[in-house]
Amino acid sequence: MMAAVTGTPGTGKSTVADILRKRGYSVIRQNDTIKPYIIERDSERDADVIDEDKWYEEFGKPDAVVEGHLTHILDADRIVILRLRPDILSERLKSRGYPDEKIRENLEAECLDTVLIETLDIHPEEHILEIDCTFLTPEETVDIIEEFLAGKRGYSFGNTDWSDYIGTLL
Ligand SMILES: Nc1ncnc2c1ncn2[C@@H]1O[C@H](COP(=O)(O)OP(=O)(O)O)[C@@H](O)[C@H]1O
Repeated sequence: MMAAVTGTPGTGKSTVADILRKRGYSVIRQNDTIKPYIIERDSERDADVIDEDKWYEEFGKPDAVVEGHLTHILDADRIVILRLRPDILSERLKSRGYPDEKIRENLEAECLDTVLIETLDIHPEEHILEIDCTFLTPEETVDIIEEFLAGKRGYSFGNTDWSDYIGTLL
């Protein structure tokens, strides 16, 4: 089975992926795979632009957990979306030293459920689990992911509403 762990940058994906690897899962990081597919550097957004179609085609369907903020576009059997309350996300992104515009863009994406909307456009609802990590430890998040991947927890999404935080972006 191929499972994607996605979410806005800063929500905790790579922390969770480290724990999954320690628990025996085969983990592939998006950032270790995209280099050959970088088309250009978007200096304004401080981000690489990749040829997503080619990346998707050549990625295939490994039996692994794939971690990264674009992994929901891959042909995964399960998609786990990590969510985080925008005020906490803001602090995490600031402490990473992201430029203000990049912080704003990521907070807007989190407030507007961008990753969930993109995921619903591609994948069946039954394959999607959204987790609000705001009050969870990384280990608790991983426990939930393991239950979902083992079929012991049903699909679930749409339970977060960060729309109140949109005003804080202006
Ligand atoms: N559940 C959590 N509680 C507190 N801090 C966390 C949690 N998950 C991640 N962090 C911290 O938040 C920061 C961003 O996490 P990271 O896993 O790098 O996010 P992502 O891979 O989604 O960009 C890191 O400093 C990490 O230690």
